[in-house]
Amino acid sequence: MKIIQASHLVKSFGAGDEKRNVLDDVSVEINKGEFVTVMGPSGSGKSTLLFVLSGMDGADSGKVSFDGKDLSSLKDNELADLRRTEMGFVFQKAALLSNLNILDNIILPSVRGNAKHTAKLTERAKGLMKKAGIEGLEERDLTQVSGGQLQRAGICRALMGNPNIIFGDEPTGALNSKTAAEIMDILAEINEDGTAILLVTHDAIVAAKSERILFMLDGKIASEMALPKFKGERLDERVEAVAAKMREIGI
Ligand SMILES: Nc1ncnc2c1ncn2[C@@H]1O[C@H](COP(=O)(O)OP(=O)(O)OP(=O)(O)O)[C@@H](O)[C@H]1O
Repeated sequence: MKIIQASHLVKSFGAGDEKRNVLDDVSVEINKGEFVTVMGPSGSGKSTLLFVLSGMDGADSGKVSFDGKDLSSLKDNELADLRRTEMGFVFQKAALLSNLNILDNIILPSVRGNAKHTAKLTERAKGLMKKAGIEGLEERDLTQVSGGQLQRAGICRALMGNPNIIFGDEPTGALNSKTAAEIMDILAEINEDGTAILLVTHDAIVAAKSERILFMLDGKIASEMALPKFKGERLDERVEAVAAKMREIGI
């Protein structure tokens, strides 16, 4: 069962001599509940792929099906609904609003058009905060919490709609290694509960915790690597295997 089926995606930026394909005939499938990471050098098209697969940006050609729905056939409001109800997004910086406290930041995207359910949403947000290890920080301003706590809040916000997939662009990129590992543990738990995860990362340790790594080079998926589901053991060996693969393909 696939959550994403994308075929022959092409996307270019620039014009004339400057024009280049940032996605150059990329086809990729993500299974329901799968944990996939995307690696590759800076500028190889990783973020662009994430944006196109999540419908945040369109491709010049090619097709993306999300749970069987062709994204290009959806109207803007249908696409927005799909993103709100089926997808969660986590970025390097949590991009929370500085004039709201942590709790309000988490529930805000869900409250829109749904104001009469605020009490229920607050309850859900508090449950997620507990799971993410930030209970008690509801009333704090953004300046009163750490970077790791902000990222946990960002994950809670992404989970509010109970998505079937989480897209992450370097969600641990701005964190120290201990906090990054804690955030990865939370994402692994979410994945255990059946949510697919697609993460862009430069970090071999992050990639080593996934089930499949897509290596991008110059707008193409140059190689893939499958790994057994990570159960918390042999991480060093997995990281070394990822590093060896990266050396082999010249990343
Ligand atoms: N909106 C845009 N307009 C013009 N060029 C763009 C745009 N977005 C991305 N690009 C270019 O497309 C290429 C791929 O960008 P992308 O962000 O997908 O790469 P990436 O692999 O995620 O890189 P990084 O690891 O540095 O984040 C880059 O050369 C970038 O400059």
